[in-house]
Amino acid sequence: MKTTGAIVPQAHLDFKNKLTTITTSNGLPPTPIPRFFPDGNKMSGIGNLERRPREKDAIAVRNAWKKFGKGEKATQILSDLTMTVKEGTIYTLLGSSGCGKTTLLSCIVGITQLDNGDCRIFGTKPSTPGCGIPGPKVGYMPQEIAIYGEFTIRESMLYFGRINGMTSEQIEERMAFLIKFLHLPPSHRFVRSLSGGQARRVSFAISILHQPKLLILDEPTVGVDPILRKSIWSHLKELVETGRTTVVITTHYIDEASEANRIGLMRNGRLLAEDSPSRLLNDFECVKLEDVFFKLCQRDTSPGGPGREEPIIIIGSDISSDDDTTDTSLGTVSGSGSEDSNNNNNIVLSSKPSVISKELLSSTSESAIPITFTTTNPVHEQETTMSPMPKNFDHLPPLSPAFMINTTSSSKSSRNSPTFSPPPETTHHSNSKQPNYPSWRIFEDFSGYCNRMRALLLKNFLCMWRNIGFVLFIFCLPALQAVLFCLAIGGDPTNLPVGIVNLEVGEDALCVSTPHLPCSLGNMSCDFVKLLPHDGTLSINVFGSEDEAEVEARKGNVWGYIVIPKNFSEGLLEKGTTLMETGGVGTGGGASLVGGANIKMHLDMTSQQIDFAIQKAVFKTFERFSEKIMSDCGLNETVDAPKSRYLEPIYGTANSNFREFMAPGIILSIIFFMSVALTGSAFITERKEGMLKRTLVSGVTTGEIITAHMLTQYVTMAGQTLLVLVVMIWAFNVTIEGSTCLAVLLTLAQGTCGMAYGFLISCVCTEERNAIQMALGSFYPNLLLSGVVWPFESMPLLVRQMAAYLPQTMACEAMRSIFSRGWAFTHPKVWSGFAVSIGWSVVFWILALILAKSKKK
Ligand SMILES: Nc1ncnc2c1ncn2[C@@H]1O[C@H](COP(=O)(O)OP(=O)(O)OP(=O)(O)O)[C@@H](O)[C@H]1O
Repeated sequence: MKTTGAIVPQAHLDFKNKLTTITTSNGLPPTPIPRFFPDGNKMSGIGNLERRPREKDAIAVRNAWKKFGKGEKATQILSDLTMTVKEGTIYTLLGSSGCGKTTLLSCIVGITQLDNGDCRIFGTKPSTPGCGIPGPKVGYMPQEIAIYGEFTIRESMLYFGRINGMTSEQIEERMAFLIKFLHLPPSHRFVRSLSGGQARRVSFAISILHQPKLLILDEPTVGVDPILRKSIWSHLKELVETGRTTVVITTHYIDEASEANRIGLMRNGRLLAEDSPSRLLNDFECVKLEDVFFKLCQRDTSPGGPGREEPIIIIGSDISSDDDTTDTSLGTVSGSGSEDSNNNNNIVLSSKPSVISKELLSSTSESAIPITFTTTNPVHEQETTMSPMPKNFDHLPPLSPAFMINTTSSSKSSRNSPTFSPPPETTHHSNSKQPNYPSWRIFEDFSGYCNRMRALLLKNFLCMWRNIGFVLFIFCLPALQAVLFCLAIGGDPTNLPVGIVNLEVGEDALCVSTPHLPCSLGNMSCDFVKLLPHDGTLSINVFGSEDEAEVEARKGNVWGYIVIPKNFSEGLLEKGTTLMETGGVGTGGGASLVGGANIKMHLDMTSQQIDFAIQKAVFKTFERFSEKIMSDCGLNETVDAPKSRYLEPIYGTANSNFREFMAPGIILSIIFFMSVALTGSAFITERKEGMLKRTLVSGVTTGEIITAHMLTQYVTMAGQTLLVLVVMIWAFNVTIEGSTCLAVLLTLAQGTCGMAYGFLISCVCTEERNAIQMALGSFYPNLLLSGVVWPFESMPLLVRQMAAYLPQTMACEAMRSIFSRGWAFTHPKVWSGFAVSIGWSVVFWILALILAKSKKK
């Protein structure tokens, strides 16, 4: 008889955890069979797990229920699953894709919560104080490679070693051993340059780097060549033999499962069977585990399968070291199993699961089925009278389900319906919810906290350094955007083509050949025309008639045209004289002539800004022209026409432009949305590639990850803010009347708000593209409603009332007040900008954490 040699002698001593249930088809509720303990105690109900910690169980999952989603869309993933993994053994979880293996492992390592049921790791619930899981007690290899591609093998090991509390020396020592042992490439090789198999081996090496007590490997051999698979398995066996590590490994490959001490055959969120490979093969009289699984599946899906009014016996079995007859040549077994297997009158709990046939059950009252339990351990041998059980499967009707193991009292629905539903919250499981991840862990071990923070920060900065080109681009991007903004927005339009029809001088509209005589009748329009393009706003095109000019304007060749009437000079002089006689008041006398002084403008009004620019240029020209004529004709001394005059501005400059209005809001918007993008994408990428999960399983808290990200992000943000300000102030003369420091702090507050929003987005979206859509979807409403591009006061009252409380509205006004008015923090408009930024940050963080927590559930 061959043995795997990997079975731990103590394993068979423990049979306290038998959870035995018989269910019948007679419509009665399932009757839990009491658990039997070596000391003769009978205990039933899951509550006993609380009172009797079972040291020999590395993992004890009892009646686990887990679903994803809510209401009708909810998908039941784990349905009343019970599983036991003994310390110092290899347990293979075998099941088809999507049956819930990864979900189960996530619950075991404490990063997902069960809806119902109980999970104990080394006697304590995951995520409880002192459990060490998540934490250094567990080594976890997710399905994904889950290593940073831009790191070398050495840097990857340093990172994961540090967060698991190892010193640099310990890591170097272990690394040297693992590189040799697992035939890894040299430690300076970058992970992204490794082949798939090499990367998988590195990932495996990382999971065992800190020699964890419990090793959880999620499909470590997928896509791995047979030689590497063998070497992984031989190493696992060595770990179990030498280090007393407990290994749980999931796989799709049935052949390699036979290498384990115990196999759990999983289907649709339940364990169909759980036992050593040899016993499974013996009991099912198969030569291959594949056939066992096939038989189980067939029974499970048959019309009379579990949950279809068929009798089911659910009996716990245990590991025994004495009958491991597994032939390690993948999937076949030599020997006949334990002696007990020949004893048809007894069910030997510690050696094999047993079967109760439909016929037998129907002939026996469910509560009175006598079963004999015999332990193979001489020390604890005891007997309880029960009925003899036929072991032979031939006794079963074809496709009859009669075999499930290691499950306790399932809810009726779990068997009677293909859609499993968990028991109500008020059942005996209701108090078994795992506690939330304890935030006090931060203070529990300060040096551990410092180690983890150091590792996280080093990792973040190393990631930045490895992507230095990209990082520099990210640093400069806001400044680049600011440059583009300053170049494109707020300047005055120039060289606008405008037509002129000068009816006073005819063809020579620009008076090129007309002699200029000051204050002379007949050519005063020449002074006006010559002044028109003085500031470069207008580019004058001459037309002979109004009709000709209109045609060109309608074609879009000019923005409009100006018409100077034929008797322009006479009208002007008449007007000037009248003003002089009336002391500047004017009486309206000589109406026809005065009317002749009026020039006409006919404009294309489709662009408000261009229209304003043309009107402003024409009015300014006319003002200068009037002053010149008055001076030439000696009228300026006597005429003091009523005027409105602008005094020195209270705030801002007399010639302020739109850029000055927009710049403060634009700075905040750029930094805000850069933070959203960087934070959102960082978390989504880490989660998708499995790094986040792996880091969390190593015991790093969400709070620590966020803190490290924020510190890294602040460095980036500070650089970005300073660059933007430098560009705006020095290159584009944007002035800051108030404190630059206050402006920087407000920008950082907005960046923090952006980070929080980015984190929220990363919690809502699983894919980058969805995150981008969400960020873009909020970018424009925010930009438009926050008063960044247009005065907030121009919005309808209702919109204003809503927009006032957006994350950037008050901050934008505060920034403008600091920039243009020089107000200090004490001014309500300034501190309210800070308050709203901080308030929204808190709201976003809270929402994100609630969402993250609900996803963990
Ligand atoms: N967060 C989630 N939200 C919704 N459904 C989920 C989630 N995680 C897993 N599932 C679903 O739960 C089911 C079980 O997934 P799980 O990853 O546990 O299966 P698995 O047995 O590990 O599959 P595989 O062997 O292919 O990795 C799948 O149908 C999957 O789509």
